[in-house]
Amino acid sequence: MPELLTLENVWAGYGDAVVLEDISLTLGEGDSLSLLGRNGMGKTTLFSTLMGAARHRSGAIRFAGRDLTRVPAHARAHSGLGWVPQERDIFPSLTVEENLTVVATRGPWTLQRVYEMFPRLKERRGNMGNQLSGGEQQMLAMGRALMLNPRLLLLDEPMEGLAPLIVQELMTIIQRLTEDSGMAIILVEQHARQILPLTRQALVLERGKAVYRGDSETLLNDRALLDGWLGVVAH
Ligand SMILES: Nc1ncnc2c1ncn2[C@@H]1O[C@H](COP(=O)(O)OP(=O)(O)OP(=O)(O)O)[C@@H](O)[C@H]1O
Repeated sequence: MPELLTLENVWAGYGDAVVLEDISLTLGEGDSLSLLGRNGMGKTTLFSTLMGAARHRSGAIRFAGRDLTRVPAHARAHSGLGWVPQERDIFPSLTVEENLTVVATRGPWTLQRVYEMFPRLKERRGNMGNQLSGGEQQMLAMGRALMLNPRLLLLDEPMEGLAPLIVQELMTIIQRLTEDSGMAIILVEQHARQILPLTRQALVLERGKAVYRGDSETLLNDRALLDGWLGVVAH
């Protein structure tokens, strides 16, 4: 698997506050990683650091062969990073189809392929962003990130607050994306047991430090590790 993203001893935070301490990880092309940890442990800050929204203090970040810290924040989405933030941030006064086409870039993810992955979005193509249910908004946010044809997709708690049936639908979609899209994925979720089977690697953050870095399966099968770091959210 050729290397796509490498972090070496990265420290980052906001202003003078340090949130992430000495984080290292390596992700290959098409690879997948569960980013786990209880609330406030630094998961979103890791995404913000990659997107240039948090303050990178030290350590190397290489993405697709480039020093990412030298790429301005506004250019990172077009350098191959697709971010689906927790707030979803879809355009409320554009239709579903406009939300998708407004960001489209050339590549394997076309409107047609996104509609194949999310048939609900096709059904709702003429609806405004603000007329969608929470699950549909999540699908739209994911579809919009795919239209950027990223090499790495960052998903921040995509299942949060959604009804069990929609969660199931999204899990199936995420599984298809991790298994055969060729795109790398980092997935933040509270429910470790649900998402670990979908990814190859896992990283657990505890107060901004990595306390587990290894394969997902080992973590999934180690109840003591899961309970120790993730407590009730592991279930
Ligand atoms: N914009 C910000 N400015 C200053 N501090 C922040 C900012 N965003 C987050 N923090 C702080 O950084 C720490 C880590 O927060 P972060 O959102 O990365 O955690 P998280 O693991 O993603 O948690 P959650 O599951 O609640 O989203 C917290 O102490 C939080 O208060």
